Formats: sequence, C-alpha cells, structure tokens
Amino acid sequence: MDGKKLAGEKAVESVKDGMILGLGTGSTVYWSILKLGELVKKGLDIKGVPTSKSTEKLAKELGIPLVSFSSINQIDLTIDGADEVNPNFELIKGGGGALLREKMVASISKSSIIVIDETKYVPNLGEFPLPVEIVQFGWEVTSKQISTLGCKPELRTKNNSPFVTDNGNYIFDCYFEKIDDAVKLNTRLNMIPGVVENGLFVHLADTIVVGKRDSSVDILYK
Ligand SMILES: O=C[C@H](O)[C@H](O)[C@H](O)COP(=O)(O)O
Repeated sequence: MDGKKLAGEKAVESVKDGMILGLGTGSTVYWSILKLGELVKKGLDIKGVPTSKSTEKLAKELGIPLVSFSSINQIDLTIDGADEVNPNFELIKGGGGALLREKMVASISKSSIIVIDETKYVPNLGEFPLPVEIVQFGWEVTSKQISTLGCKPELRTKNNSPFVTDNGNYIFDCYFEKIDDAVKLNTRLNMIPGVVENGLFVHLADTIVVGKRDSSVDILYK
C-alpha cells in the first residue's frame, strides 16, 4: 500500500472533537484531509486552518469548516508533510512551495504531526534541495548572499517562468552538500535581507508518522 496514504490516514486518529487543526500542504497530508472530510460528514466537529491556497480549496470542497489564521492565537494540532526528516525531528519542507505559511501555522501549534513515507526518513538532511522563499526584488543579489553559506541556489521555475508562492514571492532550491547544523543554518539564512523564510523546521515537530512499503506504520515520538 502507498506509504503516503497510510501515514496520512493514520495521523487523523489523533484528531478530537472541538480541535482547531492546522492543515498542511502536499500529496501526503492530502490523505489526512480526505479522511477528515469523511469524518466531518459523520459529525466530527473541527475547524481547519489551511497552509496554502490549494489546501484551502480542497478543504472547502470537502466541507471542512475553516477559520482564518489571523483570527486565532493557538492551534491544537497540525498535520503536515515533509520532504526530509532526520532522527532529531528536524525537517526540510517547501517542496510544494508552501513553507512560509506552514511554518507560521506550526509556530502556534501546541502539537505537530508530520506524515511521510519511509523514503523521507534520512540520517542527514540535505539531499533534498532546501527551499528558501525570497522577495522578488533583487533576487540575483540575494542568490549571491545565500551561496556564501555553501550552496548553489537555483531559482524555482514553472512553465519557464519563476514560480511564485501564495505570498507573491520567489523560491530558491538550495543544493548543500550536507546540512550538519540545521539550527545554525536556519538562523543564518533568515538573517540575509531578502530572505523571507526557509524550509528548515527545527523544534516544530513532535510526532512523525512513517508509512512503509510493507503496509506497516511507524510512529516516532520526540
Ligand atoms: O511546500 C510543501 C510542503 O512543505 C509539503 O508538505 C512537502 O513538500 C511534502 O509534500 P509531499 O507530501 O507532497 O511529498
């Protein structure tokens, strides 16, 4: 069975009536949102906070009640995907371009479950290029500054034009040889003028749900 589907559906078992729920973005959490839609139809009482326009659209189609991020101070639980996860529960996110809103939502979540298939659980972060969201103004200069941290930033494109995020920004996919110190790199990247946010999530996940090829699911707790 598909590891993404297994993990996505398993995470929903932690959802309880009355919760305000952060709804992540991507093809793994898609399965969580689909399951939530089914449960809402059967009477589950939750309110979702979407992390992207695509998740907002999906949740609306499924009849999941939503609440705007601006109107709340705290989220009970967020379920989201990731591109890489290491044994310290540090993540690379943003493969789908939603990292900024995802990080904002995660930052006010009491608890956060990350759903992945087993290919994404890695000893060291960095094989997946690190997404960094930047303002459009002077992106060439920002690229040079980011490269001094030891990577090759590539401007993400879509249909031969720069990819534009839900927030109107660009994304660099940054190729580091290996990321040894995610905490330090997260800080250094965010200190560069022009950088809005980067896809390193540190101290923002407490449970990892891993869907495996053999149809089993591992649940890792911090
Ligand atoms: O911007 C996208 C998000 O960070 C996703 O959660 C991440 O890229 C994982 O996506 P998927 O589950 O589709 O592999």
